[in-house]
Amino acid sequence: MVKAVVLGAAGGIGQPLALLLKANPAVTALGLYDIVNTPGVAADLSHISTPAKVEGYLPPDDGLAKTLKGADIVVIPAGVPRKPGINAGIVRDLATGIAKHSPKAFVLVISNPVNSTVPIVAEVFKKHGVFDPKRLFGVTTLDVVRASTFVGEITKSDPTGVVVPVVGGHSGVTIVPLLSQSSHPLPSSFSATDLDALINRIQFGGDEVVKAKDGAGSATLSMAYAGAEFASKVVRAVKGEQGIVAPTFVHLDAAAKKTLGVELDFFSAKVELGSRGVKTILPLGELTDKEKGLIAAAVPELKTSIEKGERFITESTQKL
Ligand SMILES: NC(=O)C1=CN([C@@H]2O[C@H](COP(=O)(O)OP(=O)(O)OC[C@H]3O[C@@H](n4cnc5c(N)ncnc54)[C@H](O)[C@@H]3O)[C@@H](O)[C@H]2O)C=CC1
Ligand SMILES: O=C([O-])CC(=O)C(=O)O
Repeated sequence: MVKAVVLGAAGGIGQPLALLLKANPAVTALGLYDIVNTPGVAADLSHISTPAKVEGYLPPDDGLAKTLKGADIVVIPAGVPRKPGINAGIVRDLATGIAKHSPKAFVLVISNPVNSTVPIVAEVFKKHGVFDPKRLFGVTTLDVVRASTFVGEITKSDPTGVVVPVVGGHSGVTIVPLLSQSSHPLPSSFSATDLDALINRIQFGGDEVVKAKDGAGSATLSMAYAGAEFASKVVRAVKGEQGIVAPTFVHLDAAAKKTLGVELDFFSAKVELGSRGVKTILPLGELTDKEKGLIAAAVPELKTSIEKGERFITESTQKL
């Protein structure tokens, strides 16, 4: 039995993500929460002939508590795209709800900026005494999905089989694709300029979509796919499947900092997932000088974003 919950379920990401979770036969219950439209989205999805029982709630009458009751996995795409500052409070309030109503759930944060919203969730959980770093994940899978797609195009391969680790964080230069570790090596004709262009395309893939949507938002469908992929990996690992590895933005303890060689509280690393969430944070592996330079460039921005998120909670006088 797996109950999955989507917070922000009526949004551009939330709706297709809820659809993909409803289509996942391992999901037996699906709870949907948003400040608008969730009863309609839930009614619509409930007609799909897969096992998950769907319920949708709005804020009145303890809707958040009802949605979260019994949740095993909570995915958060709530918020506003590309409006800095607003999502911090939204994520803080939803994290408070999770701390109170489903503190044992695996929590997957999609809401941007991931480099700050994940530390926000961690600080809220700490305040409530329920922080388990093994169960909190920032979803950076879209960067991995984009890297696979673009490398698939270049190497003329089916992108579903292309594996490219992407580490660091989820915004601009904090996104570090480890192309030297791609399952499908780049052709020998690929020049340094080509490599720079590919790295840039992966790091700023979000801008490509924002520009093409021309005022109608940011990536939603590819993000829903990526979010459902990562959620599915967590569910499979929790059910006992071994050897599932995915990059995700997680909390680093002293040992993990040493393994990765970064002095940061959070980092997107290759993580082996297990029945209790994070099983092992894997080393970065052999890096080219170029990749070492990309990591060095990512660290200061990551540090600032992480500290910003942490301070948003620790220096806030508001009662949670
Ligand atoms: N991690 C990643 O790779 C990516 C993250 N994102 C981020 O995901 C977030 C959502 O993006 P979209 O779905 O396109 O936005 P959207 O505006 O289409 O949907 C957001 C939904 O959140 C809901 N919401 C707002 N406040 C809420 C609250 N307090 N409680 C529950 N629901 C609430 C809204 O009503 C709306 O339905 C944004 O922050 C965006 O930047 C987007 C793409 C990729
Ligand atoms: O760029 C954005 O605003 C949304 C996002 O995180 C992405 O597409 O990777």
